[in-house]
Amino acid sequence: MKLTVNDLSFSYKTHRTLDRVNFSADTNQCVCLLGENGAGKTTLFRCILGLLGGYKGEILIDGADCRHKSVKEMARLISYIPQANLPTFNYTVFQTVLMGTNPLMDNFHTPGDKEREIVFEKLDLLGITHLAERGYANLSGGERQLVLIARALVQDSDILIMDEPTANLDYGNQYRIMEKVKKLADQGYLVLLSTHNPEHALLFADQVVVLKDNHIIKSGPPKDALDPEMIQNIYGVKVELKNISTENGMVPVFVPCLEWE
Ligand SMILES: Nc1ncnc2c1ncn2[C@@H]1O[C@H](COP(=O)(O)OP(=O)(O)OP(=O)(O)O)[C@@H](O)[C@H]1O
Repeated sequence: MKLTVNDLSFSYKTHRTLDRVNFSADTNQCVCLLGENGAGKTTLFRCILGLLGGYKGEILIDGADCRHKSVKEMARLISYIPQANLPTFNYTVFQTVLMGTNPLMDNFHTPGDKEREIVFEKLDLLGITHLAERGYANLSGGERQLVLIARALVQDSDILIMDEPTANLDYGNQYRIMEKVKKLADQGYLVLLSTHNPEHALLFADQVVVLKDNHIIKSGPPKDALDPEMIQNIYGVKVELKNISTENGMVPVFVPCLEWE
């Protein structure tokens, strides 16, 4: 499956947020979208999801214009994984994930054995079957994020859009989530995610897309797209790129050049 964004421009009233944005991505790819706060990452996601109308340009999935697709058709193509927030009602993990099967059913269908099986299949895939009967609100941030990913997976779409999936997670959970996300791309999903951590992009992305001043200023494989100059351009911070030797091989990291007083 191929997602293509062609000359996409979008304004909130008179405020131009996206200006002639172009990129494409395929299944089996983990694409990391980088950009400072307010660069337009969420706006781009909302256009792709069909939540914002009135954009100029085209968003195509396998060549078909998304503008002509119903909400249900879009839900079968793209799943959205928001940041893990506390819910109003404390549904169990099983119930929360089951809600993701809605787009698969017609209006008068209620979930049965088949949907139950799909839920357990995805909980198993993410290694969280043991959480099935726990209240979602009582989970840790990392566990909640995995539940939201499971809920998106039962939707059975090939494209997963994740808005900062590692926000608010501790250091270990950030890497555990990113490893699972990368594995999903390797298993055949197209994962498009935003992150404020360029190292996640260096380590896990197949493609990096950088948004700045309403435009895409760079896209490509992380090693080509991200260097110290680009990091300074995006975030205004001077860094050095170091290749660190680890027991699993060389790992690239950005090290900030701080002027200690
Ligand atoms: N509903 C809205 N009405 C008007 N302006 C908006 C609206 N939503 C976002 N904006 C503006 O559009 C710009 C892009 O916002 P957006 O949320 O897409 O950025 P972002 O890159 O996701 O930011 P962050 O990294 O902080 O989450 C910002 O200047 C923001 O203030």
